[in-house]
Amino acid sequence: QIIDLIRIKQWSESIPGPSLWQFVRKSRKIGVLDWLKLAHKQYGPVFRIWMGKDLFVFFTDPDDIKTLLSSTSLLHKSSNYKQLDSWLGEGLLLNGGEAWHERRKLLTPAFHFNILSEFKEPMEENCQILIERLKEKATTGEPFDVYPYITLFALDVIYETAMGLKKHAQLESDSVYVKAVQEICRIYLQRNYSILHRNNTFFKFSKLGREHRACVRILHDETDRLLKLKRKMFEECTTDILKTKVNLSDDLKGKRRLAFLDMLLISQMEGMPLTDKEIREEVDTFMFAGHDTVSSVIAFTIYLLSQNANIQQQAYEELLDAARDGREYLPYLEAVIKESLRFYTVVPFFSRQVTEDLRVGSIIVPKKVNVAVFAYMTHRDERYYPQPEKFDPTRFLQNDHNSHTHSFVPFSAGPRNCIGQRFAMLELKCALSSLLRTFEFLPVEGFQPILLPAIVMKSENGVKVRLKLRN
Ligand code: HEM
Repeated sequence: QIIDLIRIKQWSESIPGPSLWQFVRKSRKIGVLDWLKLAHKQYGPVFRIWMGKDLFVFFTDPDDIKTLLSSTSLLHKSSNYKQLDSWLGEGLLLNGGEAWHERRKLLTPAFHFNILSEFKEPMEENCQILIERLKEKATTGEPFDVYPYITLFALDVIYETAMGLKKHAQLESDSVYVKAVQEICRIYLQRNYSILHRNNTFFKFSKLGREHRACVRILHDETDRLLKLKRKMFEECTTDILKTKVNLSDDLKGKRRLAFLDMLLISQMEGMPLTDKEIREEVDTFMFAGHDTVSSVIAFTIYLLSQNANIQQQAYEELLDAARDGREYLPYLEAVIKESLRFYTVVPFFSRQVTEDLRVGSIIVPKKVNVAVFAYMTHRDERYYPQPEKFDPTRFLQNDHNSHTHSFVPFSAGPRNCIGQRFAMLELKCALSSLLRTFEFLPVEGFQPILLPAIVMKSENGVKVRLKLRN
């Protein structure tokens, strides 16, 4: 291990980057995202950061991103993901190698194109609840933070579609679950940039460590409760199915929608060696990955539309035209969503651990180094996005626009891309079109989100808008 460390330390000197102390001091002062942006400006498209004993090399050039994300040998997540272990265990997001591959194969049919449209109804139903809750805000027209409303909506959607149960978090006054997820993300961010807290023993006995354990307990208790309930319902119902000798696997092939949890329970009943713990890890992973990301995108898109009245109007008019012509295809709204995913890349960076020496461009990255895709900056590459700080959905409408296969990677790409990408796009279109049809989003004077890359990008000061009910 020491020899590896010395070897990596020597190699790291060939890559530009700050010292650990410079990084910690400056990122504390200006925030991690701004610091990374500055580092990109100062050191160029490839730069390195030491986080404790772990070396991270950040890449932003689409050619390099293509090499990294297409690689079939780069399937293990980087060391910093380990901090999520006690919560998400060996679920799909954190798992690596052959175990990951088996799970991915098992879970992919749950997001098959053919059954996606079946998710629309629960998405629309939950959106109606959201609209009713927001109408209250529209009557006063006062500025408010829209994010908490959206996140409960997204939680209800993932509960119902992935778990096959209704949660109605939107109708509860306060969701303990959502709060615990947000706390864990905050702790993760704080821990990642604190030399002391990166040490497991120190973290374990620190206040932050205790807070972390309390959050994990809340989240695991909720999943256990849900699993117990689901298993009971499921056993009652599958005994009937089994009696009629229907082949359960047929259902998996898309004859009717099965919540993803149903698939896991069926696999277990049909002899797939998934333990209860493994099922819980997948449930936790999907609950987190499926609601936290979508919440941020919807909230940021509402904010961006509130700031860009012309774009909002155009998206609204497209909805009216589509309703008149009875068509579902909404190219402008889709472009708005893509531009929002570019502008506020909600997973701003994600990383892997190199397990065998890897050539990326002219660099050979040695094994045990962590490589990070800094998608937020790739999405600001002026060669592909002129005036990158301008919110301009037409970029995604022009067929001739100067693009690169890997200049737009909000969902990652390649074998470890986002399994829920199509599901997310459906939910985004469904929610944003319903909200746009009902409300006009108005700006709040002087408000600007302060970006916080807490695994998923959030806004430290909320996402403030005003609403006006449309006629
Ligand atoms: C706009 C919303 C979303 C965005 C921007 C997004 C983005 C991403 C990104 C960038 C990754 C790769 C992370 C990494 O390599 O560390 C990822 C992975 C993943 N996402 Fe999403 N995601 C979204 C929605 C969803 C939804 C709705 C679900 C589930 C229903 C989901 C489930 C997952 C899972 C399970 C993985 C791990 C896949 C694997 O490693 O095989 N995501 N997502």
